[in-house]
Amino acid sequence: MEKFILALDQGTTSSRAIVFNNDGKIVGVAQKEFTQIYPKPGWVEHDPLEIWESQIGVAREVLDKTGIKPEQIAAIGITNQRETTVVWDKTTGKPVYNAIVWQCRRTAPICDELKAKGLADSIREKTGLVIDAYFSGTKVKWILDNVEGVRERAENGEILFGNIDTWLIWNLSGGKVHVTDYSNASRTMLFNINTLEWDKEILSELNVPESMLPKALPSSYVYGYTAKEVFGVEIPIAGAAGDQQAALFGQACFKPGMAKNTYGTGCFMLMNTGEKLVHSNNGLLTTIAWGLDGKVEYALEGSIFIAGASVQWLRDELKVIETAAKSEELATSVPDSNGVYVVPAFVGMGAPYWDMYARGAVLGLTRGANRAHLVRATLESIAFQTRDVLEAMQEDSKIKLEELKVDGGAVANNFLMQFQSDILGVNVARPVITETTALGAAYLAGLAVGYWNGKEEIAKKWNVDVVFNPSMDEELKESKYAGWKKAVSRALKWENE
Ligand SMILES: Nc1ncnc2c1ncn2[C@@H]1O[C@H](COP(=O)(O)OP(=O)(O)O)[C@@H](O)[C@H]1O
Ligand SMILES: O=P(O)(O)OC[C@H](O)CO
Repeated sequence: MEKFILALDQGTTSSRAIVFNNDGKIVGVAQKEFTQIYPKPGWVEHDPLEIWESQIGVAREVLDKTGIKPEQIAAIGITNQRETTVVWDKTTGKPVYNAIVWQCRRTAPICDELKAKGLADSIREKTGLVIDAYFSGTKVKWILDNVEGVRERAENGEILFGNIDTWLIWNLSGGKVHVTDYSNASRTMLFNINTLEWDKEILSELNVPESMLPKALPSSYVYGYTAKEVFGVEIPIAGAAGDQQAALFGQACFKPGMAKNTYGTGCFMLMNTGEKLVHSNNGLLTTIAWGLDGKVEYALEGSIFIAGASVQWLRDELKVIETAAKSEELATSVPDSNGVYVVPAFVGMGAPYWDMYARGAVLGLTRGANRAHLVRATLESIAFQTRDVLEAMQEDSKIKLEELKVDGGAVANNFLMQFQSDILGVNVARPVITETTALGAAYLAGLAVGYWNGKEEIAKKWNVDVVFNPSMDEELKESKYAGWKKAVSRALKWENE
């Protein structure tokens, strides 16, 4: 009986289930978008039950579609939008509030207080992170402080916290297993990435009871089994990693200095730094890449909050394109952006600026500017933001990148990929399988149950599709980038001015 690995990829905008075979090839995919909830400007929520239902729905759908029986699934690997925070009742399994999404800015004032107390250095030292509303810690505090009765019940041990990996594993196991993996734990701002323990001082500062927290474990590990009622059989849940770390694994970036950039809702560049924990001097994060083979490895990360989401904004809010794919056609219908710059700081700006109060801006408009220029400038903004983080990464790591591996939904856009290569002056390599997030989760799960033997076997499965080579004139490249820097300076600190 042929066996497969089922990867569950719970992203910011959709839940996906992908079945992989032993060659690391896709056998089937099912996907479902779910509701984005914006209760106030700058606030973003998801319904945790909708997340679970959409995720289990696509898992069952992909098995139906492919005719693969649950008995043929050797293991399940989980990968997820990171930082998004769910708090639920231990007995009923019911969330006490909507999930507060990584993009949500509501806890900016709590972060300001932590900064005012002078905690930035110690938090960076312990967690590898900058103080920002992005991470889970202040989101948990917000729920405890604002949802009636929850703090008291949490103190009585009746309430659990988890990121989406934890929430899915809890539900898959029928409410038996409350765990997370090191890569997800490293995004909470509650976890000490040096000692691999929840940090008592930060917990006490944020007044978060330790009993709410999941047990942190390696990323390739049999956490438990699916409850009988989920698929009819017990399947090992054997891998979990935050989606960006999973993509680094799926791209086989196993050696220090290897980097990938994932273009989804946001854009996240990660560079493997091996067993060495590198602290950034240039606005990047230090994060756990994965726990595997009895050790953890680290990565430097440049987190860009809005990338593909800006294309969705063009489609859904401005309605200047019908589909995301149409953005390429429109962008290439004009020779350049006609001096227009879009700064998509819709939820503040992440690396390397870390400004929770920046807001979106369109600059350089003249009478001749049309929607094609606006669309082109929006795509270009994704590439400019990537240059911002690549420069910081090269500075921190002292490594000059020769090639950037790319993946995620927006890499289908050839204009964007060519412009990216041009503006970086670096080769951009798009692999055959761009679903590297799910693939990474599948590999981590497969390794835990002996479906694959090790990283060497996996590295051989990586195949390139296209390499985009830089071809833009140096002077033009630098003048375009200088325009971007100027545009960003106008968008920063907008909200509190
Ligand atoms: N051809 C395209 N050009 C530009 N952006 C695209 C294209 N196709 C998809 N996208 C963008 O990619 C994102 C979806 O990528 P995906 O990796 O599925 O994201 P996520 O995991 O964050 O939900 C969307 O934001 C969408 O706007
Ligand atoms: O859902 P994605 O793929 O945009 O990823 C979201 C990140 O994990 C947020 O840190």
